Amino acid sequence: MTTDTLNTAPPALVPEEDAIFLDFDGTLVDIALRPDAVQVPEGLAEMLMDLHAMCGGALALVSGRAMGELAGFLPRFTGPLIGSHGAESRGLDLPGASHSVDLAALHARFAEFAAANGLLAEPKPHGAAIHFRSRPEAEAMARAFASEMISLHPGLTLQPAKMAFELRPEGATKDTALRLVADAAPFAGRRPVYLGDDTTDEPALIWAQELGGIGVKVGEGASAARWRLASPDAVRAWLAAATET
Ligand SMILES: O=P(O)(O)OC[C@H]1O[C@H](O[C@H]2O[C@H](CO)[C@@H](O)[C@H](O)[C@H]2O)[C@H](O)[C@@H](O)[C@@H]1O
Repeated sequence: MTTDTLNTAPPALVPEEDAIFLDFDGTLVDIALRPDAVQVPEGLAEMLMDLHAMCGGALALVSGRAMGELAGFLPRFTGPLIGSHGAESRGLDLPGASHSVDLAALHARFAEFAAANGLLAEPKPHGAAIHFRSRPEAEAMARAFASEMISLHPGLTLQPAKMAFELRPEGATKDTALRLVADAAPFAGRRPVYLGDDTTDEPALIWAQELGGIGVKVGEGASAARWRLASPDAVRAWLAAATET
């Protein structure tokens, strides 16, 4: 069931029993005007490391971001990372993505389109994104451009995001990556807990709940999640509470 009225705070984490999977943008940190402008609160990495230790290493960050960027935002978090929607990982046994796209040419085309239309291009290790947050009226134009790019690049698919359209490798999705890692140590046998704010998180939220775990939608909007937290601030407080018991 998908609902936009659900407002129930999730039950407390049980670090000894849980496998915790956390989205980044809009979940751990507030959405910003530009991808490079997100503010990482002081102490976030340390709190995540505490929780990571308490759950025997069964805590991973799961993001559409390039993995290197994610690591750059949280240099003191040394736990597992899933980046680029599952196309990249650190500390996990994931196959990564394969495609034969000329990324330099793709990135150049995105940069050219962005410059000509007052938009922002984001080159990514396995694709690219076009952001229209600074010009919301350009959504249709950005979608048309991304769709055209998809038609020219077999192996990539369209990934709508918050005020952006991305091209990502086909098959590189967060839930696909989680299905591969969750049966292995240190995650196996634990209750999956997934927190996310965007459409890319919905299949992972459903996956966690189908396994008897906890799916938490962050912020407003319809979701299949059974639980909701209002903001990244509320997420950080909920996670921190588990480290203080
Ligand atoms: O899976 P996530 O960790 O949620 O990452 C999803 C995308 O996040 C970034 O874009 C979004 O956040 C930006 C910063 O707050 C915002 O300016 C933009 O409008 C959002 O779409 C990132 O740039 C993408 O690469 C990620 O896929």
